[in-house]
This record gives sequence, C-alpha cells and structure tokens, in this order.
Amino acid sequence: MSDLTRMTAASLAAAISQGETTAVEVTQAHLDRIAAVDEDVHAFLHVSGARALAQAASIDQTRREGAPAASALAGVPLALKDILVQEGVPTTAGSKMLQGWLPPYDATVTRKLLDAHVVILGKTNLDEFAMGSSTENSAYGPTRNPWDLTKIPGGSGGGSAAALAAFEAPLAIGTDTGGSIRQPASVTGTVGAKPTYGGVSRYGVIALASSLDQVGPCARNVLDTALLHEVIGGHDPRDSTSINRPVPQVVNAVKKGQSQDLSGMKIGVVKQLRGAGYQKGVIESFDAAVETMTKLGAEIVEVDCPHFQYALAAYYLILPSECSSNLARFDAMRYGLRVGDSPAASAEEVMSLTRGQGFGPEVKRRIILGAYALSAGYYDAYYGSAQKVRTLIRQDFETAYTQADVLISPASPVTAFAIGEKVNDPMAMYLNDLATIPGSLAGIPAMSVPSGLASDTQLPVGLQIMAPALGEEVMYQVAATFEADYVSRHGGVVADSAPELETK
Ligand SMILES: NC(=O)C[C@H](N)C(=O)O
Repeated sequence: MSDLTRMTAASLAAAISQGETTAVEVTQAHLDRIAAVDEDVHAFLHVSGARALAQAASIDQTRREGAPAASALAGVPLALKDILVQEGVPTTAGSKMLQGWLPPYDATVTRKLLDAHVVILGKTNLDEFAMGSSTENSAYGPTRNPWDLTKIPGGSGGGSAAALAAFEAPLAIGTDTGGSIRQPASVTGTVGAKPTYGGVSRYGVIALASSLDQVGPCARNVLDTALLHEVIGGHDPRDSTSINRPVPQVVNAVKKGQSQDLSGMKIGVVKQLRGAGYQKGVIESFDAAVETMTKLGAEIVEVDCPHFQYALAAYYLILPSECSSNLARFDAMRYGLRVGDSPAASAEEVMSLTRGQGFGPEVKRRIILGAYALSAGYYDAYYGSAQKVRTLIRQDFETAYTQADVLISPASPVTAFAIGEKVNDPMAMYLNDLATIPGSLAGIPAMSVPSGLASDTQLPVGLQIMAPALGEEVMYQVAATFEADYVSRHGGVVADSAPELETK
C-alpha cells in the first residue's frame, strides 16, 4: 500500500472496504504522522489516540462480520475543530475558560461522524471562541502553516486546515461565522465549504454568533469534502435553525463536475471583491481562474454588489452583539474556570475575576463592543442599522443571482502572512475576511477551492465559489470542474505539492 497519509478519503474508504488495509492501519498511520510533525505544526490541542484506535478496531470487526460499510467514509480518520463537543473528550474552544472541561454529550455532528464510522483523531486548534483569522488568538499557542512554518494557517479553523495540509488527517470539520472555514482553506491550499445557514446542525457547537455560525466539511479535494458534507448535513430536531429538507446531493454534483464542462453555466465575477486590498499574486491567480472558467465553457458576467463595501462594518456590529450575549454563559458558576472563589467573595467578584482571567484580549474587545452596541439608546443606531445593511447585502446577492448561477471571488485577499505580523492590529486582522463576510451575512453556501500558488509568494490562493441559498449542488459542480482542470494540468491537487515537513 502506498503511504496511507497521502491518500484521499475516498480511496482510503475504498481500500478499507476491499480489505486492502484496515481502519486500524489507517488510523495508526495518521497518529504516527501527528507524532512526527505536530510538535512543529501544532494543529491539534488534543489527540485521542487510544479512543481512535479502539473505534477503528470496532469498525474493522464490523467489516469482518460481513456488515455493510456504515457510510462512504467508513474507517477514514478526521480532525474535529475544538469547538464541537465530544462526550468525555476535552473541549476548550481555544480558551482558558474551558480548560479541563469534559463535555457530557456529543454534538449532533460528532454523533453523525461516529455513526458513519468516521474515526475521530482529536480536537484541532482555533482562535479563542473562533474569533480571529490566524489561530494566534488561541490560548494554547498558534498553529503553523505547513507550507511555511513561519506563517499563519488562517483562522479561526487554522488547526483543521493545517492538519489537512500536513497530511495529519484526510478530513476535518470546521465552523464558519465570517470566513473561518474558507479563509484557512484558502491559505493552506485545501478545500473548505460553508453550507447554507441551517444546512448542518449546530447542536453541541459552542456558539459565537448564532445568526451566522455554520458547521462545514474540509478536505484536500472537492470529492472528499462533498462526501463529508453528506455525512454531516441534514435536519436536526435539536437545532431549531436547521433546515428541514433532504441533504443536497453534492457527491453526484461532483461527479457531474468531473466532466470538465461548464457550458451553459453563467459565472458572476463580483466587482466589489477584486480591487483595493487584494494582493497582486492573489488577483493574478483569480484572473487565471476566470480564464479557466471561460475555457471550460462558462459565460463570465460581471455583477455589481454595491452594499458589499459595508459588509465588514455590519459584521463587526452584529457579531460582537451576538457574542456578548452568547458568552454571558461563561460566568464561573456552571462549568470551566473559576477564579477567586472563597467564602468571603460575592458571586459578582468571582464572575468578574474569572472572566477577566479566562478570556483573551480579542474576546474581551468583542464583548465590550457588543455590549455597547446593544445598550439602551444605541441599539437602533448600531445593531439596528447593521441589520438593515445585512438586508441590503442579501438583496445584492438576490439581484446577482438573477444574472449568474454562481459568483466567484478570491476567498482571502492575501496569502498566508507571518506569525505575529497582524496580532497588534485588529483592523488588519479583520480585513482578512473581506471576501467571505458578505456570504456569511446572507446565509448562502460558499466554498474555497485552491486555484494554485501566488506568483509573488509561492503560497496557496483560494477561489471562493458562492451559490444561492440551498444551491450547494451547483457550487460543488463548479468547484469539481475547476479542480479537475487543475489536476489534468498538474497531475494532482494543490495540497499534493506542499513541501515535505521535517519529521521527528
Ligand atoms: N469565526 C470566523 O468565522 C472568523 C472570523 N475571522 C472572525 O473573527 O469573526
């Protein structure tokens, strides 16, 4: 068997079901890889070695007994972002606040993965409570980009993206509020999809901003992402925002896309997502992607979305408002950290000491901003106005989709930047989500698929593909077509050309 950590999830599942390898062998190979490289990459906050091997052994046993595979990904390992709970496995959300906490239940997505016999290797690093674009806001230290260990892997889901790019796992789960799946995918040369808002259950996901948060699949290629999408998608009675409709048939859509034909498809280039603030190498790669789409038969149209320029401002009122409310539950009374507890201390003192020490600076910044935006007398001016802008952005998308089947833009305005470069400049950090936030505010599905390496930095660039709400199938079809063309020219996906890491 070739190196198991270099194989796709689909080919691993096939090899396991045909008896060419076992879930235990595959899991062990990935645990070995983690042991060899994760000291440098630091994608994982917790590796569940024994648990993963026990799960793999029971999957192999089921297969030996002749039972059909539980899913198209049975026996394949996965890295789980440490903001989804798994019963009995430490879950921190990248915060000191939850250090040592063992959740008493599984998130619905965790449960679906386990039921599908996907092997959960461990929990991946993230910016604290998913606030950030570089994973440097983690209370447990940054993750490093496998393409260049001096660079950030994006955020907040930098751990999941880096685990894929470092061949520590073929599949990963992310969450995306303003870009946390797409931007890390973009800067690590991997694939990440944010489903339509409500497409995947959020039960058991630690909430950041409830009107925006969405769980999604990540992998090194489009087919693996689609296979994972179908495993985790679907209605959940435990999440009242989840959509009660069949899971989109994204695997079939990928198969359609492999024909490398986009004739009849109209692809919209968003005028506002391609100008100032975008790195030269990113724009070049994007323009080449547009040419590729034309070559593949698509008709390119330029679409105008005038309100996108206000998206970042609206997001940074809506998100802090919602997170100041959601994070009120970390009050030292229920779970996690508790500082200054003594018979003489009042509940308010314990609460304030705990929140003062438990939250990092970015989390505090957003809670303060949100509490202010929601306060009496300011609510209409700030939160209310932001909600109105949100409606205008949604209307821009609606108009654009009367002219095009999908919209495209760069997923991230820049390639991976140096660790430390933007930590003291929150505005510079927020600008990383310039291209991803409009889709988040509108609740539409959007994904990042690698478009190659930037000519100026030789680092990965991601192409964002956005579809109308519930339009995952056309989104995946276009992504698969684009990827198939890349593979036909380069002999593999972008992640395959990541540099070798030094192993311990
Ligand atoms: N959570 C996210 O989607 C990340 C985004 N960069 C933020 O800081 O809000």
